[in-house]
Amino acid sequence: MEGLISLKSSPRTSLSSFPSFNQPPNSFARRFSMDLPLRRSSFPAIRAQQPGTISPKEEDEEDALKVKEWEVGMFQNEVAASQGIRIRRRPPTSPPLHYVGPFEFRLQNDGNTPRNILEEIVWHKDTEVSQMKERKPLATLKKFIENAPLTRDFVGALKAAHSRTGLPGLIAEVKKASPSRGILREDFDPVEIARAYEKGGAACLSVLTDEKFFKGSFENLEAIRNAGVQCPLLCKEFVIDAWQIYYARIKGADAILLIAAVLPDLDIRYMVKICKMLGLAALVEVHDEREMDRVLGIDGIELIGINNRNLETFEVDISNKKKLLEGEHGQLIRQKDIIVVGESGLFTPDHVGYVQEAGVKAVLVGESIVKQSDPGKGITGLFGKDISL
Ligand SMILES: O=C(O)c1ccccc1NCC(=O)[C@H](O)[C@H](O)COP(=O)(O)O
Repeated sequence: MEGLISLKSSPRTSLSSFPSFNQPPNSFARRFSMDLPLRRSSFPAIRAQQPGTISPKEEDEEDALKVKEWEVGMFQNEVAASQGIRIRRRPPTSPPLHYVGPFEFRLQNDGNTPRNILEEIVWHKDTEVSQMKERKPLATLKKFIENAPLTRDFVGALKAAHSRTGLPGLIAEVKKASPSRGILREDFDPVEIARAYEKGGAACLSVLTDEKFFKGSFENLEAIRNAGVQCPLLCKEFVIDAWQIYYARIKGADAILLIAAVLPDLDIRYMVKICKMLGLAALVEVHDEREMDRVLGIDGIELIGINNRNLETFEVDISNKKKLLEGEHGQLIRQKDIIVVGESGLFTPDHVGYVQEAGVKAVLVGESIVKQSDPGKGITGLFGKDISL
């Protein structure tokens, strides 16, 4: 159905700034599979932290098959859909314009309008990242990374917290707002909140960097890192392009989120390799069994987040974890020594107990602790005891 929306015309962006639409999608994989050894050797400091973790030869055959799929003419959305990914990438052009007298309308239809909030976020991110890449090309980022300080051990911090307390290691989220809840905290001082979380016993912190939908920023991430906070930091972004991983690294991240509902398998596989190369941990997030299957088929994954929030409808169901950790999935996770992170909608010690029982070794929590006047004390409330000791 066509509809008329906004009178404003958005600035035209050239097609060349949408690589995913005017390049064969396999170019991402090819570019990175060819680049990996070079990049690795150009960051000796980082390599020292994560030795011998990348082997571009691994799974070559399977990759070749996937690349073949692209070559026979499948486009990005089609390949994504074949993997059960419902989130489409932004179409290359804005809705067409229609003129009525002096007014300018955009003609909306299903193909050029996001179907849900996650798709809207991803489409907006596409424009945002294109613009940021023009201002700060990858080559410039790489120069900064050569002199960047080493990253902190995100996975190690979670494991240490779990063995110290016997409870899931906490990734405490610095979150000002969200599309589902609006503003969570008016007096939002990211550094103060990060310090309170650290004091309250958080193992790691998650910092939202999306501005439009979560009122976060990369400045917040950088400020927390520069304020002397010791906890490893997760950059909570909607990654659609490897450029964002480099950018996060420069801004002080130790880990980054990759969302399986958004990224096809091949992208996840190469992004995980890029993370390793840059010394970052990758938290790969899933919502359902299909995504869990896909992610468990990718080598080198150390952290899987199970999000209880359906990012298309906002519904939260904490029993989601239990379902995804039963049977073969659970077995594979244990075999591969993967840490499972329970994400979203955790408010009480009972919730934490329930997800721990299901098999998670870490939890990612925002709303319930960030809203407390003292977010550190919020942690004590969440676990039912002081975990800082
Ligand atoms: O939080 C949202 O409303 C949201 C909407 C769309 C995409 C992602 C969203 N949240 C990201 C998260 O994963 C949460 O911030 C994180 O798990 C913490 O959740 P909570 O403890 O419920 O704040």
